[in-house]
Amino acid sequence: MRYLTAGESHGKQLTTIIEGLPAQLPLTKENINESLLRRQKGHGRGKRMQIEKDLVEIAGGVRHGYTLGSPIAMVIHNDDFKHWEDIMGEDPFPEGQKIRRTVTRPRPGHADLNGAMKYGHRDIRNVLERSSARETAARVAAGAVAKTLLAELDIQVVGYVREIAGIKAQDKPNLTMEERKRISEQSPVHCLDENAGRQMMDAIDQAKKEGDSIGGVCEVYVEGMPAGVGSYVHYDRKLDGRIAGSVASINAFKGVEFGIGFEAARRNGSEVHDEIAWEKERGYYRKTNRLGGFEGGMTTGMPIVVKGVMKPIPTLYKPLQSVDIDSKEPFSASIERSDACAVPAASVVMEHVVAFELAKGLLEQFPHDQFPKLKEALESYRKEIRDF
Ligand SMILES: Cc1cc2nc3c(=O)[nH]c(=O)nc-3n(C[C@H](O)[C@H](O)[C@H](O)COP(=O)(O)O)c2cc1C
Ligand SMILES: C=C(O[C@@H]1CC(C(=O)O)=C[C@@H](OP(=O)(O)O)[C@H]1O)C(=O)O
Repeated sequence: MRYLTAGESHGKQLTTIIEGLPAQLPLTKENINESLLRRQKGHGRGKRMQIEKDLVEIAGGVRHGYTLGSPIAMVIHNDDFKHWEDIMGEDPFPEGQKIRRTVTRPRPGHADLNGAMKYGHRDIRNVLERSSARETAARVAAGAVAKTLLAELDIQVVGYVREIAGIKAQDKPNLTMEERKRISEQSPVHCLDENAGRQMMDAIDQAKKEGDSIGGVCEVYVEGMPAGVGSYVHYDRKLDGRIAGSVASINAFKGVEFGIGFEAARRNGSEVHDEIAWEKERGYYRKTNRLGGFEGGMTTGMPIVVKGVMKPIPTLYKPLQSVDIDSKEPFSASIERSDACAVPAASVVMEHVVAFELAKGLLEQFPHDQFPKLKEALESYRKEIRDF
C-alpha cells in the first residue's frame, strides 16, 4: 500500500490517492473528517485555519460504505483559493502581462531558496505553495483511512503533545487508550497533562506577542499491534526505520525517538532492555517498555511509543535576515500571517503518518485483497504467537 498527494497550499484543492487497500473495508467520509477537524484545532494557529474548513470528498474507490479494492481518491478543497485565483490559476498568463506579486525573497528555514535553485524557479511561490504544511491535511486523510483499517483489527493509535517550548507534560503511563484520546481531544493544545497544557498555552501567547515562534515534542501511542510486524532481514523492511522516516518527513520535524530514545545513551544496558516474561492468557510480553515497542525492526507486541520533535515555525513576525534573489540585496523577511506554534496540529499529523506505516506493514505481512481475509489471517497469527 502506498499513497501520493498533490496540490498547492493556495491552489484549488489537495488530492490524496491510496493504492493497495483491500476491498470490503468499511469506510465513510465521517472517519476522515473527524481526523481532518482534529488537525485544524490547537492553540497557536494563524488566520488561515479560520478560513479553511477541511472536509473530504471521496472521489473514487468506495461504494456504499465499503472499499472496492481500486485506488481510493480523496479531495479536500482549499477555501482560501477564492482569494488566490488570479495568482494560482492554471491558465497561461496573457502575453505581455506580468504575474502580479512574484516572490523573490526566500524565507530562512523554509524550502524557498533550495527549492528555487533546484527547479530553476525565479518566482519562489512555485516552491512555497507545495512545500507548505498545508499538504499535511492530505496526509492526514491517508492516515485516517489507515486508522480505520487498524481499528477494525483492534489496533488503536493516538497522538498528543508532550512538550512545548521546554514545558514538559508529565508522563501518564497508566492512562488507558480511551482516556488518552478523550483528554487530548479536550485539551486546546492536545496535551494529557492539564497543568502543563495551561502553561503551554501561555507560552504560545507570549511567543505570539513577541513575534516569535516555538516548537515542541509530539508523541504517538499505539496499542494492539501484534509482535513480529516489520522485519530484521533488510534495512528497508525495518518498521521502526520506516516510521522514523515518515515522522521526519513531516514539515518542521527534526528528530524521532522510540521509547526512552536518546536517554538510552546515558543509561547502562540493564536499565534499557526490557526483560521477557510469559503468561498463559497473554503469551509473551516485556516487563517494561523502555524500547517503545520495537526490537530488531519488528514490533514486540508492547505499546508502540514514538516521539517526534518539531522545530519552531520558521516564518516569524520578528523578521530574520535573508537576500533577495533578484537584487541580491539583504532584507528582513516580513510576513502577512503565520502560525506561532503548530505542535498540537502536528501531533495529529504524526498520529496519522505512523498509522499509515503500521497499516502498510500489516498489509505486507498479510497480503489479502479482501479485508475479511486479512482480518482472519491476523486473528490466526495472533493465536499462533500467543501459543508459541
Ligand atoms: C501543521 C503545520 C503547520 C505549519 N505552519 C507553518 C506556518 O504557518 N508558517 C511557517 O512558516 N511554517 C509552518 N510550518 C512549518 C513549515 O512548513 C516547514 O518548516 C517548512 O516547510 C520547511 O520544512 P522543514 O522545516 O522540514 O525543513 C508548519 C508545519 C506544520 C506541520
Ligand atoms: C494551511 C495550513 O498550514 C499552513 C502551513 C504553512 C507553511 O508554511 O507550512 C503556512 C501557513 O499558510 P498560509 O501561508 O496560507 O497562512 C499555514 O496556515 C494547514 O495546516 O492547513
